[in-house]
Amino acid sequence: MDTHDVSDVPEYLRYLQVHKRNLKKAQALKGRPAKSPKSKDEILMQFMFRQMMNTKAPANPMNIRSSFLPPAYPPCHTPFSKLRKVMIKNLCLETHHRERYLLIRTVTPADTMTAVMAIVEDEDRNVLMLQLYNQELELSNSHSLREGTVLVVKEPYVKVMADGDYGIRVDHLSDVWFVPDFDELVPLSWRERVTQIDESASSWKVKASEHFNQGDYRSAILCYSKTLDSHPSPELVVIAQLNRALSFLKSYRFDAALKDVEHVLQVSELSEKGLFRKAQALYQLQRFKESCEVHAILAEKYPDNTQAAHEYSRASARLVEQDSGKYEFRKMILEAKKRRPPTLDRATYIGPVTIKQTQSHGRGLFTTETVKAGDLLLCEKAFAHAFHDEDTSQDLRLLLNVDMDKATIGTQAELIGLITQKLYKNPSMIPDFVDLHHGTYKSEDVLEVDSIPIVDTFLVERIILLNAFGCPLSSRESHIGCMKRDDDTANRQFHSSGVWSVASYINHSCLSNARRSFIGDMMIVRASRDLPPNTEITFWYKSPMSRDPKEFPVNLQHWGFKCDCILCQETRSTSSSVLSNRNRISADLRRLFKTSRMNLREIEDRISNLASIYSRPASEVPHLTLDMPYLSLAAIYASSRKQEKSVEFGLKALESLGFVIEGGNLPHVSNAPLVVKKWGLMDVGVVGCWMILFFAYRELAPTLASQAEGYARVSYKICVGEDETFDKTYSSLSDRADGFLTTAK
Ligand SMILES: C[S@@+](CC[C@H](N)C(=O)[O-])C[C@H]1O[C@@H](n2cnc3c(N)ncnc32)[C@H](O)[C@@H]1O
Repeated sequence: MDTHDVSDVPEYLRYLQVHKRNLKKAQALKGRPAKSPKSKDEILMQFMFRQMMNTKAPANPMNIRSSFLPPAYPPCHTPFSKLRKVMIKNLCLETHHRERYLLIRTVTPADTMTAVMAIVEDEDRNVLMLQLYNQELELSNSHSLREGTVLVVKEPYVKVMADGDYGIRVDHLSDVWFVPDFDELVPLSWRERVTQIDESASSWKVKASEHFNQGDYRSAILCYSKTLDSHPSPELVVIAQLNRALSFLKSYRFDAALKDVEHVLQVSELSEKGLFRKAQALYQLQRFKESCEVHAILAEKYPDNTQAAHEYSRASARLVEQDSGKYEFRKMILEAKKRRPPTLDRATYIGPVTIKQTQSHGRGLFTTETVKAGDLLLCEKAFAHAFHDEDTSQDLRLLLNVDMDKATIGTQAELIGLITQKLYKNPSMIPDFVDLHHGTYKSEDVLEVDSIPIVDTFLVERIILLNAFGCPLSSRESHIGCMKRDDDTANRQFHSSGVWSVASYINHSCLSNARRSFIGDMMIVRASRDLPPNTEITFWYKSPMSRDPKEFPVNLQHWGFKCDCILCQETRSTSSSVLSNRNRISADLRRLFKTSRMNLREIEDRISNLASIYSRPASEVPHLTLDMPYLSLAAIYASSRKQEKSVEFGLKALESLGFVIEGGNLPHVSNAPLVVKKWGLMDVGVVGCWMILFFAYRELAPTLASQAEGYARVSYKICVGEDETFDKTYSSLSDRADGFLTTAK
């Protein structure tokens, strides 16, 4: 949804085809020995040279870094005790060596490109390239993949890489295990220390603290675990668990941190550190109510703990947001502008909605009570958000998926890494995440093996493909951009992307009744119409509002369905001659609006001609070719101060979008108010349209002016998520007919 899909762009399509051909050629080598024709020295030298030159991935049409997803394969589900060791010399190309494991160690430093790569050797000293995908964050610090790191790769898969060399490719996080120096699996000849180390619990604790102080939390956790396994005193158990909990918190493993502090609190109910770390873990798991409950105990028992008091107020603020949906939106916009990435410390609010089964398109989101246009349905924090800063020269990534014939530019590859890591580190989140729609992809229902969580990278990828949203830094910023450039907002494609789990249950309809907007990593969903209880909420996966008639009905093949809303039905049942007549007049109108000496008479004639081709009223089936021409006319008449005409065409623009409005026509004889009886499709131009009406009514029917402005505010709120910034974006002081402030930023 609004991601930059380039699967149909010829140059990328060709690139995808080249990859598929390479894959086919590589698969023809399946089963051949994975022994490289190059000597060990050559492989090492080539790797070091490449690292020195920092060579990028093969060039593609736009010189964007490309990542390539191989055909999906499952992670290893076999317990380690049942795997048998295999040596490099026995590996075969393009083969998943099921029920085998490889014991290797790195003999070069790591190089990070689209994967973390290093040359590895086995005990026979044979070498191969190793490529670890989705591990970047984990391995980006200097502690993790230094030379000499010992690893186990479960069920290794050797592939022929793009340059013809061979490499072990690991896509699933649980398929690689970083073996600590002290583990008995490490051959003696590979051990760093030959001297016997002191195996007492206290010496392990000393080692753990050293690692912790160096920021090497992975090693610290291993040594605290050794402390706990080495018959520690009861006091040392508590210390090791508290410290390990802190190391878990520092490495984003909140489930494990919580487990440790809960053990501590069983022994020492009022441990200050135990309570504090528990409150922190709960906060990070977004369990704000429980976090506040723990903070309340801390505040009572340790009133001098200022850090805890600060964290208590933070957790309380989240709880208010979570329960009430009250947010400081203006502050959030400022924060999103400043922070990189624009990750906001805010809670998710789930409004009057619930997930239910629909009759024909899986699960959907439904209202639980009556809501009004503009009401907040959701304000959701992203499960994961990958930001691309358009203002910097940060690399863009092209993700090629040969299974699905898909090519996307943006941050989807990064999103796969972020999500697999988050789930791997916090397995309590796996069940809800993997329940998201994943089409026909089948994965095994195994949550953990050897107490290690199993996350199927390809399942995550498929969920991202069908549920991720492309997003701007903020919808207000994108709204301003569209208004300034007079863009076609229908073709929005963003390079930043994210997954919002509850919003993922919202199905598509061209005749949608809700709209999403973004501030940083928060998605805001508001009703765009008045809705009775038990109504299915829908928004656009792709907007039907394109100015290009060929773009309608919208192509939703990516998600595997055709929309059957009344708009799409009407288009399908209309004869091709009528459709081409509509398109021809629309094209004429676009041309007429562009001429320097516009003939408004002629334009009006063409518009009525176009309107007459529709057989059903716009209140039933919106007339999507008419809103822009009407709106343009309204703005032109407003600029030449022909206010009656601007009201006439402003109202027609709204009516063509399906609005039913009472009390707006001129002359305004009665005292009847301006009422929207039925809301229509909410496009960006609707805000300006209401402002045109506001200006005109101010002169001709003053009692209606504030009502029109009120509708402009609600429309703005639906489009950008909030109305706190309305007055900084639209104003009666603007020199534009639609009140938009060209100085807005
Ligand atoms: C993001 S998910 C939406 C939630 C999904 N219905 C579920 O059960 O989890 C997208 C998928 O929902 C289905 N879907 C969404 N809108 C639809 C529509 N208007 N008609 C039919 N299927 C639709 C398609 O299968 C699509 O790939």
